[in-house]
Amino acid sequence: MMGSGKTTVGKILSGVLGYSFFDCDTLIEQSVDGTSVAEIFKLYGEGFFREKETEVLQKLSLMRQLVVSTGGGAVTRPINWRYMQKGISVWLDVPLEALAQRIAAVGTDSRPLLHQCESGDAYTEALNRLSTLWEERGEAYANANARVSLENIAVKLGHKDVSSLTPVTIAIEALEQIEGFLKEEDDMAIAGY
Ligand SMILES: Nc1ncnc2c1ncn2[C@@H]1O[C@H](COP(=O)(O)OP(=O)(O)OP(=O)(O)O)[C@@H](O)[C@H]1O
Ligand SMILES: O=C(O)C1=C[C@@H](O)[C@@H](O)[C@H](O)C1
Ligand SMILES: [Mg+2]
Repeated sequence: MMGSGKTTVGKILSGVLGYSFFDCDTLIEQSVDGTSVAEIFKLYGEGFFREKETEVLQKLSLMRQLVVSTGGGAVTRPINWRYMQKGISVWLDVPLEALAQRIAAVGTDSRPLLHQCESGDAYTEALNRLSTLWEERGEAYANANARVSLENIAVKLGHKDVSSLTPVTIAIEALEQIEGFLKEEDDMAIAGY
């Protein structure tokens, strides 16, 4: 989801793995002559943005040794999964309240689907919009190969809530979940599935 830490955690993972890092939103912006995501939505609409997103994912799916931070909405188009399945997909599962807190702190200028129109409280508005998006696409995130639940990490490490979990802690959990996924794949192959 937007603000879940895909860019922050993805950069850490790419550093640890010695892989290249790519951010889909940045590549889409480059493919439209440097037009920002917010401007692309305004000028050409969401459908055009989604087409560009699929093109970018297709190109990235042909590459090796890279970490990709996808756009939060990439999960909504089945064709995107065909490309994402060329690699290992990781779902950063962050409670909506924590997402709303982060987004309220940085603003919604670069996130057109959350852009604040009313003059209400930024946290409440972000939470309402995130909740609507979650209802529409929450299930789609579960298609990912590995899930990194901040709530589960907090329980495991004895933190009171998820807000004190650092990006490095989250990246370590991502590596553990990826390892678990790869082990399951190996076990299935050995068992002949
Ligand atoms: N573990 C964390 N704890 C607190 N703040 C964080 C954490 N990870 C990221 N942030 C902050 O949350 C905001 C969103 O992070 P980031 O840009 O990495 O998310 P994203 O999933 O890439 O968002 P987008 O979908 O908009 O590209 C940033 O301001 C970042 O500094
Ligand atoms: O969740 C979404 O649908 C989006 C997330 C961002 O990363 C951008 O890809 C864009 O703002 C749409
Ligand atoms: Mg990002």
